[in-house]
Amino acid sequence: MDNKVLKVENLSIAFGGLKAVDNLSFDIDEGEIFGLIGPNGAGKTTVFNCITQFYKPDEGDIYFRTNTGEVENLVGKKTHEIIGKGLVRTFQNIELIRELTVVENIMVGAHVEFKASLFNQFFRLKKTRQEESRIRKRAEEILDHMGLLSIKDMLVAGQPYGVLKKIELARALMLDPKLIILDEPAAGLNDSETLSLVNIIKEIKMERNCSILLIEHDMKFVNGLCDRICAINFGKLLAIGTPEEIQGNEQVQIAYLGKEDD
Ligand SMILES: Nc1ncnc2c1ncn2[C@@H]1O[C@H](COP(=O)(O)OP(=O)(O)OP(=O)(O)O)[C@@H](O)[C@H]1O
Repeated sequence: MDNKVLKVENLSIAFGGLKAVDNLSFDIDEGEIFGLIGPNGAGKTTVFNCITQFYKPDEGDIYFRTNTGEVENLVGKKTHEIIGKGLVRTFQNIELIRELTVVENIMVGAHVEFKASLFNQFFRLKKTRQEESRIRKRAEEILDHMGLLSIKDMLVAGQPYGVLKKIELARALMLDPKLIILDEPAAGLNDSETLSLVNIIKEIKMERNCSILLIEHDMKFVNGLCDRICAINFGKLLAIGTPEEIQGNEQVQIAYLGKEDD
């Protein structure tokens, strides 16, 4: 695991007779932006769900270098336990609390364990003023970094989609993650929002010793951002390589880009 933050080994999971992920292995370097691509139904989301242990894999191991530097197998661990070890994810459907302000949503991120109890955690937090002010300061620093400080006291409800995506990412950063998993971060964004997100993700990589694993259909986004890409189809590995290598890979072109139809 030298220089690796995540090592997925021989991962398999089936639903009924369908092998959604089939003996898949890949690893992610510390500080790397790593993309997982594949056609619809290829198994990408299932891989994410296995890494976060939302699904229990049938076979395989998932080694993770935690925020204390130890390497642990995540298989069998609870999802909230994994978050505490420095692995956080964002969702395709943004999961923010619309009735709270931007900064309050970020502050909640410091205490995310179960989505269902976010409200409870937030209000309990208010009792400990000192802790609250430390967390608020940190939340504001992160918002400042993302160019969102001016809207910190506005409600999340009504914010443009691109801003919501940034807020969700800012919330993930509150946990000082070693690895952030992004589920289709560019989906629904216009060109300038996408560009802004690309720059933010690059900054996170540069400044935080943090790795990023993302699923994305927008190939321009993936190619412009990722250090390496893993392409899968029918749950199986097709190829791992740099964006150039993946673009030039015939198997990938046939499976993912539909080149055989050209
Ligand atoms: N909980 C589940 N129960 C049954 N089948 C599932 C479940 N989750 C995923 N699958 C199946 O596993 C396969 C892989 O699905 P998955 O959602 O991981 O693909 P994907 O690559 O993320 O697709 P997309 O790009 O469309 O989001 C699909 O055939 C899907 O129908």
